[in-house]
Amino acid sequence: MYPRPVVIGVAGGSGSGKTTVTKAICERFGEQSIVMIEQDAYYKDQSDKTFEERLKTNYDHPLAFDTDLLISHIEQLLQYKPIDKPVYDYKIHTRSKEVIRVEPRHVIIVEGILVLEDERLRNLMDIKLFVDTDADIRLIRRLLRDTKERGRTMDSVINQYVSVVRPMHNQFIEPTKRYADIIIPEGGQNRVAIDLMVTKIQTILEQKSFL
Ligand SMILES: Nc1ncnc2c1ncn2[C@@H]1O[C@H](COP(=O)(O)OP(=O)(O)O)[C@@H](O)[C@H]1O
Ligand SMILES: O=c1ccn([C@@H]2O[C@H](COP(=O)(O)O)[C@@H](O)[C@H]2O)c(=O)[nH]1
Repeated sequence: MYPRPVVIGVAGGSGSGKTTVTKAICERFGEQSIVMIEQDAYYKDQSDKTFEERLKTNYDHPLAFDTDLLISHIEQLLQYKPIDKPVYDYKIHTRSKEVIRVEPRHVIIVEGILVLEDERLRNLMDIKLFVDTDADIRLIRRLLRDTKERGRTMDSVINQYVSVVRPMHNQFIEPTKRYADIIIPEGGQNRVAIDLMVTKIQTILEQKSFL
């Protein structure tokens, strides 16, 4: 029987570079050692609502997520059991009909805006990171990404940012920085932080005789 897998939480504001950092860490190990779980995959299913109703959802509030399902999936992976991870479609604001079969691995990285907000989630984590990027940079990155990749217009990104994303960030996301073991400035291109994390994970895996 293997020792318990290592769980790493990566939080930070929208556009801070969480996904970029997490992917950079994962690439250094390969699919056989690490599994990446995006909190966004656990947005509640909204297929019972019309598209117009879905536009009114607050996607930056803790209640937008099915956190019970996320926790139960992490617990299954901790027992080396596979999960069927939901797939979220940002363009239609709901889950798609598919799921992705995810096999258990020795390292589990849970990444998302509010992964440090729920105490039960925090208690499952061995290492907690917060990617800390200035608000103006986050907004610019989100504008570029959401217009290119998530089917949004510039007006809709700016309106959502001012009315929802910014206030929710200040109320729910920013305060979770205090739970972080490590704060990573700027995210994606922070090679030093990524190298440090890779070394740390390698050490843990060696201690657990995974490597
Ligand atoms: N250091 C960086 N410099 C420039 N662009 C970046 C950097 N880090 C991330 N990005 C880009 O910004 C956007 C948001 O980054 P992403 O990693 O998806 O952030 P998050 O997961 O925190 O929302 C993406 O399009 C990504 O390619
Ligand atoms: O249907 C949706 C679901 C989510 N969002 C926004 O996405 C971000 C979280 O994703 P990041 O990759 O961390 O940016 C969140 O701020 C939501 O506002 C959405 O707009 N629509």
